[in-house]
Amino acid sequence: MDILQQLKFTRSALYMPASNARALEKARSLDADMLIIDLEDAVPHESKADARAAAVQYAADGVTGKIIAIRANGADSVYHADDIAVLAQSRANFIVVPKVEGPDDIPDAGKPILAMIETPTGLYAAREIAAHPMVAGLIAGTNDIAAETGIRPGPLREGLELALQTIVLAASASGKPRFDGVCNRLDDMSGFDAECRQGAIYGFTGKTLIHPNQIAIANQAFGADAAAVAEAEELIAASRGGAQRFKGRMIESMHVDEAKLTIERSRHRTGAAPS
Ligand SMILES: CC(C)(COP(=O)(O)OP(=O)(O)OC[C@H]1O[C@@H](n2cnc3c(N)ncnc32)[C@H](O)[C@@H]1OP(=O)(O)O)[C@@H](O)C(=O)NCCC(=O)NCCSC(=O)C[C@H](O)C(=O)O
Ligand SMILES: [Mg+2]
Repeated sequence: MDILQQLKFTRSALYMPASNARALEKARSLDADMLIIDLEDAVPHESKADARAAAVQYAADGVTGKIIAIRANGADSVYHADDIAVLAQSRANFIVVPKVEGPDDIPDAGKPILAMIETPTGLYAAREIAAHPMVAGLIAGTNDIAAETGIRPGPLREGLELALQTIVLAASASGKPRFDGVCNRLDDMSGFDAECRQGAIYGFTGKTLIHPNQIAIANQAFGADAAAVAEAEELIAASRGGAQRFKGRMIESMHVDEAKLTIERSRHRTGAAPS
């Protein structure tokens, strides 16, 4: 399956520091659809060069059944230009570019880009960023959005709603996938579950993660379970075209399209090969 098609059905995207060899090894056997090997915030300055080499080697080795993305350092850092030059030649499926503030920040790397929206300027430009032909999708950087704006998110991210919905609208205006930000609370699994469901309700197509214990919950929230598939099949079978009643609600053609997407999503399993 085409890599952009796979991205469309990616439910879980697990970050890990490129400097953490144990995490990289462990990730091979985890059920995350996409691995994001981080060169930016999770890697200390003294490890940047080694981390970049480790990430490139990891992408070259490949991981069966997973998309591999590598997050470069931002355009405001001394590492950015070298990161992009090296990652452009790597076998990573995607380059993740942090703190994108406009279409001009999208590097010409000959590889699809996942653009992170994590500043107020980036939020205002999100639609133009998403429309850039090399941008394959958007990722919310909720920690940086909070830090840059002074928003103090509540337990269900009260205060971040406008930012999150701006990212969803911008990406969906270009028909591209959008990934929700990370949840820092490592041990609050019911809170994490609620946050995943909130992200799915808002229209995110998947979620970025920081720990293996978040994968199964994200896969469930952004995937299609057996009940959803059964309902979708029932709806398609019942559809006669035009408006009609179905199980106490109105359905029209867009609901049939949604039902088909649910079935497609349930059938999808990633199987990315290095590019
Ligand atoms: C957050 C952590 C530092 C927690 O680490 P730790 O307490 O050491 O984890 P555990 O002991 O619970 O780990 C248990 C086992 O799982 C493996 N592990 C942990 N995390 C990962 C991972 N991300 N990927 C793969 N494997 C992982 C451990 O190795 C243990 O395995 P074993 O040895 O078999 O017992 C840590 O989880 C971590 O570093 N997470 C990722 C941090 C990261 O990448 N951050 C950058 C991206 S987030 C971001 O930047 C947000 C965005 O930009 C924004 O603005 O919002
Ligand atoms: Mg960030």
